[in-house]
Amino acid sequence: MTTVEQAPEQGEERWRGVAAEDVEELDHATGVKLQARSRRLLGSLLRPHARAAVLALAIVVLENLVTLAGPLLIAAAIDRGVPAALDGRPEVLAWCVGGYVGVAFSATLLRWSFVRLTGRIGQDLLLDLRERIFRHAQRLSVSFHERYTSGKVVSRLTSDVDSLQDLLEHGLDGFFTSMLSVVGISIVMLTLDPPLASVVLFGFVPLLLLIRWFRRRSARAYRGTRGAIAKIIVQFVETMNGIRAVQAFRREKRNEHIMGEVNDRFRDANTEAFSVVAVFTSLVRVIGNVSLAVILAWGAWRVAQGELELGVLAAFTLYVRRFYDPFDEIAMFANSYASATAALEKISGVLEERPTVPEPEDPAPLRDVRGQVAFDGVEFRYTPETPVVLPAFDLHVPAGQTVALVGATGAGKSTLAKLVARFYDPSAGAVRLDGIDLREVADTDLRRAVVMVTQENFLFDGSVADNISLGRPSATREEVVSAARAVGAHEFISALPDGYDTDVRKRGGRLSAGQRQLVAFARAFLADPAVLVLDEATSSLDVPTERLVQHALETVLADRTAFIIAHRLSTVMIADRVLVLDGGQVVEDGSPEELIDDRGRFAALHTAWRDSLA
Ligand SMILES: Nc1ncnc2c1ncn2[C@@H]1O[C@H](COP(=O)(O)OP(=O)(O)OP(=O)(O)O)[C@@H](O)[C@H]1O
Repeated sequence: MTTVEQAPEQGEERWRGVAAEDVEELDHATGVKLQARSRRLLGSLLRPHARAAVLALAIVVLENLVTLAGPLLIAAAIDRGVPAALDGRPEVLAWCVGGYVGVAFSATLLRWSFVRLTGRIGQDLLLDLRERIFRHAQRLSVSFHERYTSGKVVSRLTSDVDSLQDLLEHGLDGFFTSMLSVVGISIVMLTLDPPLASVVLFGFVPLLLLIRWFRRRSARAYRGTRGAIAKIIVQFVETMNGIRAVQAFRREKRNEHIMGEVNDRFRDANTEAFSVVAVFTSLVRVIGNVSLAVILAWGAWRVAQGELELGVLAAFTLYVRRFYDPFDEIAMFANSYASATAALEKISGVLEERPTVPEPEDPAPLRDVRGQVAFDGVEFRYTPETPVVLPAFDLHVPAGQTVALVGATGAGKSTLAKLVARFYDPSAGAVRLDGIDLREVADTDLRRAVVMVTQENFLFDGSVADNISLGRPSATREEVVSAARAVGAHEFISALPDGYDTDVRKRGGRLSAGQRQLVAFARAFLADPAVLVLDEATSSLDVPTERLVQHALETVLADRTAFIIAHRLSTVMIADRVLVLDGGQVVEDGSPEELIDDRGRFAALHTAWRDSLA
């Protein structure tokens, strides 16, 4: 499959993956599809915990049944226990009190086990989700990350997972307890006194309408909050990642302005969500208080008529309170539910994204790689919307050849290099290694055979040795040291405070540009790939370091095929072959000496380079 073939089909597929993420108003059909997708994700997360979840449900049902018995025991104590005690038979009252204590104790025990169990399920589920997001995001193709930015991935992994956590930890518990108590209380009230119960149940009609209104409004508000918090995180991560440029170009004020705007949007979206809760909870109170007033008035009148026992009226007033109180809880649940579904919608979008450079299902075996690379009729564009970068590219590079890529900026050098390392797949044609289409090569084989050293010489937090052994994680310390020796990095590493165990700090901040390059070369040397793709750093080095790096480069290039995006004359001159690119096409191809004799573009470039050094 190719990048272009992978593009979403127009129309019905437009909601797939992260496509609908920033759409403010979703059409109904898309909304339904996204909800179904979120439910599928939640279902797959819950499935391994199905038994525990059923047990938790059983516990919460039992707890509610037990709690319901409380007011009934009070009613029995007032109507039966007290008169019996006055008659000299205190045991009835003692039974009621004893029963009440028993109920309270069991309810506590059940609550304890429920919270423990749901806490465990919730944490396991969140762990699983965080792992899935990280694993998946890490495997998604470079082209996805170029579009999506790291800030968004961070917000999926943090704030979106947090809102699901909030739902699992507080929302679900509150919701189940509340629903059960509403249902349970309705049944008890109907059994105790149907006429009074019907007053409460009548209040249900406006309540249901209110709930419907609330759900719709809060879902919309929370979709807004998820989008807004993601923007805050994106802004934050990007500012901090580019902090040097931010300070160098005095971009602080502008960034503060942008941050202020997205922050305002987040506050507004949240304020809207809370104002919906405010309206909802107050109206529920009004309905509850009106019902209570009617019950008190009508109930008292019926007690006076001798139609109703006083204890029943007392129990009823307690039940009515308990009946309406959970609606606050339900409102909070609906809020966390809306927030969590909006989060799930976004997370499931990322999880649904398929790599644009997928692993082959049935990979071709790649053994004893020689390192012959071929571009056969390759056409390439980054996205279906952007122009073609390589229109029709054919190139055959025999094993062991060092190819220097030169050309003006935007000529397509990096693109060519990225295709060799399969960061992208061609839109048409094929890139082959030893005659095998890269799309048929298993990822691990490919990464072993082709290594790319980028300009940034990315070093990870950790020791120098860790960073070198990234090239071959199974390497021993001796092998790491001998790789460093081979590229001439051993001397400076040994001079560091802790030698090979020195922490390079964030992104290798402790090392100089030249040192970082040498570590990157040692890493590539240790990896010993058949094909090396190297984007030479543009930053200029001082003369001794440059010499050191040049020498290291020759060592690294020996006995393997190499593509170098060359920025230094000295590098180009050690190449076997120079390709001059222009507009995604090879305009000159030959050894450096031949091209200089040809007096073409390379010759001019060579003269300019030489003059700049003079
Ligand atoms: N991720 C991308 N998405 C879309 N277009 C891109 C992307 N990367 C590069 N391009 C475009 O592809 C063309 C070739 O870019 P490429 O980076 O290969 O040039 P280059 O020769 O390596 O340039 P430089 O010397 O400046 O690094 C340019 O027109 C560029 O705008």
